[in-house]
Amino acid sequence: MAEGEFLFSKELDVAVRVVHLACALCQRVQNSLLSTNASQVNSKDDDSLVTVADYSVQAVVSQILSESFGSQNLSIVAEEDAQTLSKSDLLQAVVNTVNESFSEAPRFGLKVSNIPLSPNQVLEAIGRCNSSGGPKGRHWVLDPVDGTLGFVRGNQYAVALALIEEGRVILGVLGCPNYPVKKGLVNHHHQLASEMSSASPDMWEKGCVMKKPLRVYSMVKYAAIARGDAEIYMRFATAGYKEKIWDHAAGVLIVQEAGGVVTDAGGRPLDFSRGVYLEGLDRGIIACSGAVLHEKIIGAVDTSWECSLL
Ligand SMILES: Nc1ncnc2c1ncn2[C@@H]1O[C@H](COP(=O)(O)OS(=O)(=O)O)[C@@H](OP(=O)(O)O)[C@H]1O
Ligand SMILES: [Mg+2]
Ligand SMILES: [Mg+2]
Ligand SMILES: [Mg+2]
Repeated sequence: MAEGEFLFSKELDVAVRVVHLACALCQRVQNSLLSTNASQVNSKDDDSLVTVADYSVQAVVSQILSESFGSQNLSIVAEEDAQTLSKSDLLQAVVNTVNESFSEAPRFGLKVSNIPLSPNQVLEAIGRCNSSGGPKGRHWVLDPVDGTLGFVRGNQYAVALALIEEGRVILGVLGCPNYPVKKGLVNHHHQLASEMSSASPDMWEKGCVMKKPLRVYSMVKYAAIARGDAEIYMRFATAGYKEKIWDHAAGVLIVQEAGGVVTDAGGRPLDFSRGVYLEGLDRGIIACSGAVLHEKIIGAVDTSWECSLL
């Protein structure tokens, strides 16, 4: 999905294809993770999880973007770090997974030369994504696996790729391999609503049933709003945690293009122009399916915030 589709049609085409390829890779790794005891998961310094899929997707996307747009002026901001992988027991599995993925790239309309990549070349591809973004020029933003915890548990996760130009997100692709195609099935909570819609208007125009909260890992939360499976996503991180741009760029654009509104709790747009972090965020993030609802939620958050500080 892109604003100015004509200007960025090549970028959009490559982004969609590479996210498809990455999703196929993730599905294979998730299946093998759930069916074998082989260790494919590590903990990082911050105690969060990282898997063969996180590293492999970052290498694949980096390599394909380099081949498509040249590595010279390519800037990629992404989550994973090559140095950590170089010291990990996951390296060989990552190299195998990356090369396996490249061998099926033509099926996704993508070309990769000089394969298979050696371990050093894989590390180089991952390490190339060490840009810190900023207000000038073009930056690709990648979260290779968002919601790694959900991924490891066989649950929801997303591959998120966005393009920022002059500080604005202009393109976002969100691959959600476990998201049900059939509307509503993401948490089965729509069953009641669909039963109600076949009843007479008298039955359903009055009163309301408060829906159960939708509990999903990762940026799939933004996808659920864009798809009409949820209306509100509020995210207030624990004190001291700074939100990173790759956790939001693609999802925010997709919600906006579906007619939703995403701001911080002060009603200001998220600022993707200040490096790796969403600097200046007022309290937290509020994503809504529409403008009227958004305005009411901002008001309600303000009111309850003031009360809670009394
Ligand atoms: N303390 C804290 N507070 C808020 N957010 C944090 C925190 N720590 C990590 N992260 C980032 O959140 C990403 C996953 O978000 P979710 O809310 O979907 O969490 S989870 O998937 O249920 O674990 C997760 O993204 P991935 O690492 O890509 O899974 C993290 O970047
Ligand atoms: Mg992570
Ligand atoms: Mg993430
Ligand atoms: Mg991630």
